[in-house]
Amino acid sequence: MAEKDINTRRGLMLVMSSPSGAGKTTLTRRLLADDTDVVMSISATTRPARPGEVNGQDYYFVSHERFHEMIETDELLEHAVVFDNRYGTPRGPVLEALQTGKDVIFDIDWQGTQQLMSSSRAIDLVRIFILPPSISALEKRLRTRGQDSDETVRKRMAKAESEISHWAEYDYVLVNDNLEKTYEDLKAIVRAERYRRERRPGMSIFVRKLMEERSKE
Ligand SMILES: Nc1nc2c(ncn2[C@@H]2O[C@H](COP(=O)(O)OP(=O)(O)O)[C@@H](O)[C@H]2O)c(=O)[nH]1
Ligand SMILES: Nc1ncnc2c1ncn2[C@@H]1O[C@H](COP(=O)(O)OP(=O)(O)O)[C@@H](O)[C@H]1O
Repeated sequence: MAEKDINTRRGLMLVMSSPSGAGKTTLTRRLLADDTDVVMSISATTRPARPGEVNGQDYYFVSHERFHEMIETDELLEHAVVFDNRYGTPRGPVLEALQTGKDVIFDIDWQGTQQLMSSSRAIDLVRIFILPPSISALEKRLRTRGQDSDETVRKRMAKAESEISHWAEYDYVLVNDNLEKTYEDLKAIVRAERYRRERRPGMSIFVRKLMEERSKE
């Protein structure tokens, strides 16, 4: 049997959540750069772009009116309010990517994760939670990222505790102290999850052929 058939598998929905500043974006970008089988789900948001952020690449930056329209026309797979802004996952690109066997990575909060759990096939989801090594490290990271005002940093820190309280709703928890180690752990999770039996429809055909071969001996 051709290699391709054995290796055919369903795409993963890789969900990454963390308190703001723990390192989701950094880890996600690295994985996307290294692994061509992974594509990003680009969210729509009403939050203004930060310096350096590109529309259509980091987010689709949309008006409140357009966001409302996206909800009304059922264009979003999930949506939530975070830090006074609206965020949502456009449905079309995700379904398209999964159908072509790509893994899709989502940088979404716990509310979105819960919605994906009920609206998608639970078996497709791999939920990963990123924790900072300490609260002081989290604050330092938010400040050194240097893209948010003091007030925004304060808001994000105030929200950290409630985000962290959802850690037990995830399949994997990584403490992002050493970035290299965390990234290696993330890659190991993705690699192992791709081998799960439920995600490998081609395998049953392969095994049947193995058995047929055996019975011919
Ligand atoms: N539910 C949901 N949350 C999202 C979505 N996009 C981003 N978020 C979450 O919104 C929060 C704020 O994101 P952002 O403003 O980019 O700041 P960040 O925390 O520094 O990444 C983060 O917890 C993201 O995971 C989305 O499409 N849906
Ligand atoms: N392990 C780490 N050690 C030190 N700094 C880190 C680590 N991981 C990420 N950072 C830095 O922390 C800041 C916040 O990371 P980011 O990926 O933007 O977090 P999030 O997407 O979770 O808000 C960035 O400046 C990033 O370079």
